[in-house]
Amino acid sequence: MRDMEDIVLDVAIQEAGYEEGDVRISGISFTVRRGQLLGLIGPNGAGKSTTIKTLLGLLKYAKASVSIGGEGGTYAYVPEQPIFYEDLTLWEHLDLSAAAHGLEYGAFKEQAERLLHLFGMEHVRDDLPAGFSKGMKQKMMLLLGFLAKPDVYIVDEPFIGLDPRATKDFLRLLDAERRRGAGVLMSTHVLDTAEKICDSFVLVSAGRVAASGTLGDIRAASGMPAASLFDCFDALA
Ligand SMILES: Nc1ncnc2c1ncn2[C@@H]1O[C@H](COP(=O)(O)OP(=O)(O)OP(=O)(O)O)[C@@H](O)[C@H]1O
Repeated sequence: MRDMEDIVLDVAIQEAGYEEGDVRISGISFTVRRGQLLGLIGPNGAGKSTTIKTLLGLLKYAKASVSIGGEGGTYAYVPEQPIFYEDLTLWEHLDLSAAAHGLEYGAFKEQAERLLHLFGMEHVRDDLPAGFSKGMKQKMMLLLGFLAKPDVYIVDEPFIGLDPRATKDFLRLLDAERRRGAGVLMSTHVLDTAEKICDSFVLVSAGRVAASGTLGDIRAASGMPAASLFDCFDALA
C-alpha cells in the first residue's frame, strides 16, 4: 500500500488534442512519486505542453485518467509563459496565491519574504509585473509555485529565462521541496541539466512515448550504453 501512497501524480492519456477528435498525443502514461523529479523531454512540437495541458484538464478533447496529488492532494503549475494580473503588484500576487492555498498570514509573510530575498526580487515587490523582464516574470511564477508548498510541482521549461544564479537558487529550492516529499514533473529542452537532476525521463516524440525510465533505460532504448542524454535524445526522437 505504501507504494501507492507514494504516487503524487498518476497520468494515463489514451489520446488528447485541441478539438474534438483531434489527436495530438496518444498512449502517454507515467507516474511521479514523492521526492521524484521526472523529466518530460522531446523535440519542438512533440507534445510536451499538450501532455501538461491534458493533465491540468485544459484541453477540449482528452481521453485520459489523471490523479494529481492523490486524495486531497495539491499541485502547483509553473507555466512557461507567465500569467499574471495587470493591476496587481508582485506582493499582491503572492498574497492572492497564499489566500487561495489557505496559508495563514504570518506564515505567508515569512515565506514570501524569504523567497523574495532568495530570488533577489525584494526591490520590486510593490511593482506591477507588466514592467518586469522575462526572467523576472519567470521568477515570479516560481515564487508563486514555491509559496504553495504542494504535493506535486508541474513545471514547464523553467530554465530558458533564468540567469545562472537564479537557476542555482531554483534547483536548490526544488531539492529542498523534494526532500520534503514533493514530486516534480518538469518539461525542458536543457538536456545537460536534465541529465544531472532528473531521476527518470519520459521522452515524447511525435505525440507518443519514444522511451522512458532512468538514464540507463533511455541508453538501453537508444542502443548506446554510455551516451549522454543529449545523444540518446538525438537517436530516439
Ligand atoms: N493551441 C493549439 N491549438 C492547436 N494545436 C496545437 C496547439 N498547441 C500545440 N498544438 C499542436 O500540438 C502538437 C504538440 O505541440 P506541443 O506544444 O505540445 O509541443 P511541445 O513538445 O511542447 O513543443 P515545444 O518544445 O516547441 O514547446 C503540435 O503539432 C502543435 O502544432
